[in-house]
Amino acid sequence: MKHTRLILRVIILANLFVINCLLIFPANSQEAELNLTETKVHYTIEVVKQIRWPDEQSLPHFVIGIVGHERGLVEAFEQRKLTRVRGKAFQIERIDDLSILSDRYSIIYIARNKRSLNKQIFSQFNKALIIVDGRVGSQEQLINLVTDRDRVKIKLNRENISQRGFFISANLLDFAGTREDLSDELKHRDSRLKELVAEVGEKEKELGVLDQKLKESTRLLDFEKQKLSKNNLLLEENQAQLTQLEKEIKDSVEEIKKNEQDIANQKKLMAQRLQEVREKESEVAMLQSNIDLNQQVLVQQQVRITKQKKTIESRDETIVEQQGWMKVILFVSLVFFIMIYFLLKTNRLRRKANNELKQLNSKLYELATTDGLTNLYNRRYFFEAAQKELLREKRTHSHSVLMMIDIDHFKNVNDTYGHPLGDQVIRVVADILKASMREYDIVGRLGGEEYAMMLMDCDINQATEIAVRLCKRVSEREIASDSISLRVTVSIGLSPVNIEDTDIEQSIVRADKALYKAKSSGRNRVVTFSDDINHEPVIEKFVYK
Ligand SMILES: Nc1nc2c(ncn2[C@@H]2O[C@H](COP(=O)(O)OP(=O)(O)OP(=O)(O)O)[C@@H](O)[C@H]2O)c(=O)[nH]1
Repeated sequence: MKHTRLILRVIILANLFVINCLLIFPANSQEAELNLTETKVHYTIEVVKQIRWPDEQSLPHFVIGIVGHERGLVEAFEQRKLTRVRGKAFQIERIDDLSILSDRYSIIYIARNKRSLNKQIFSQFNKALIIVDGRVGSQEQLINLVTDRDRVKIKLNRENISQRGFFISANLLDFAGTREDLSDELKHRDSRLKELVAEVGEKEKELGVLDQKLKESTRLLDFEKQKLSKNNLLLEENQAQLTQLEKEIKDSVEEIKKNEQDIANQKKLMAQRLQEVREKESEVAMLQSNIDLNQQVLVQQQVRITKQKKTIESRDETIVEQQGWMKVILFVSLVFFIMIYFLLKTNRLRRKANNELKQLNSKLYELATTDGLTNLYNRRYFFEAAQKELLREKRTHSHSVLMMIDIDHFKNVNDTYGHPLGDQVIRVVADILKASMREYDIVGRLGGEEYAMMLMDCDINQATEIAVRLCKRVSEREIASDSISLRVTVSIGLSPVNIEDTDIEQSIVRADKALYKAKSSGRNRVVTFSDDINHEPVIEKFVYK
């Protein structure tokens, strides 16, 4: 039972963790209740929650300036006015005249119909977080809300945001990239977990009932045992009395026999005396008294015999009573064996329930750590495993390299050939990564078409060779389905893991910068992050065009 309670607690904690994740990223069901304009405003507030201003301490509140018109936009912002982010409220202002723009705006929201003003506002105000409804050129891009089939997606330019001194939390990177897909998967896992918790609850109830029955059986068994031992004592006492009585009866029978013999002798003597009566009248009186005496003795003997007969009858009754007790003992023994049988059956059921619990537990662990599409580690478990490796390297002073891999122009694959083939491409690239890794390397799918790998006991030169080989293998691999055949390429960013870092995320951010460079300098290539004075990634290798 103790084990069962422990396992239940672990399951409930895991469930609470999943629910927490859903709270950090507001659920799609909430979005579904909002109209498109309210959804954009909702995401704007969510973005503010995930970004920190360099001088945020000195801001009394967040001032949002709205440029341009859209029906219901200002009202939707006004409804969120009371929301507080890190203790600060929002002040909403409409900007009709661009010449009055000033530094006091923390956020400038450009509506879709004024998106053309983005370039001017971007260069004029370098301290504000500019959020634009619709796509803009990447040079002047900070954050865009892109509407795609009635859904709003967040696109961001990390480089430009960082240059303005903003700090972006990792949650926003999730939120901006593959939020919808992760959310669907989390929902699916949440409902599976709820089912598992309900099943475990059922099993525990069954166990509780069986435990109660077992306690009841044990109590009955103890009670019957006490009764049995009392009966045994009684039986032993009766047996001793019976033996004593048998002995007495035997003695009495022998005495009766002896007395019968005496009577016979007396009768014989009487006959002789009667014979002599006539001849010896003087002796009659004496003989008569002898006869009286003998008759008295005879009466006494008869009384004694009657008494002994009664005693024998009472002994017979005792024997009948003892036979009744023997039947009771037999019945109690039968009940005892039935209880033993149910005890063994209950134990067997308890063992079966324990085994089922173990299987559920291992399934739960697999669901929590693995990405369903590729069977690689999922994002959360990869971060956890990589953080552990960083701590190990701090102790052993070994070296490792972080690799970020992203499929090039993957959106085109989805748009041209459809999502099922897109999924197949994600699986094929994952298989190539798995085949290329060593036993002790870690590889995970961070989301969408992005993967990460941690190469253990490896320097940056060896890692670059591995990365170039990966690019080559992916670009040479033909992916075929029905009549379609295509090839894809990947871009790779590398960064050595710095054991001075406190969090593995710092190395991941550097590798991500190098990946961004690989993308912006043409894709299908490897870029390593080198720690030069400008903290800029340096292009080390190019591969196939
Ligand atoms: N088929 C499929 N598509 C996904 C999955 N996760 C994300 N996507 C899609 O992947 C695409 C990613 O596109 P972008 O982020 O614009 O990047 P890209 O087209 O690869 O362009 P670059 O990375 O800049 O080369 C989006 O269209 C997502 O809908 C998935 O699990 N399966």
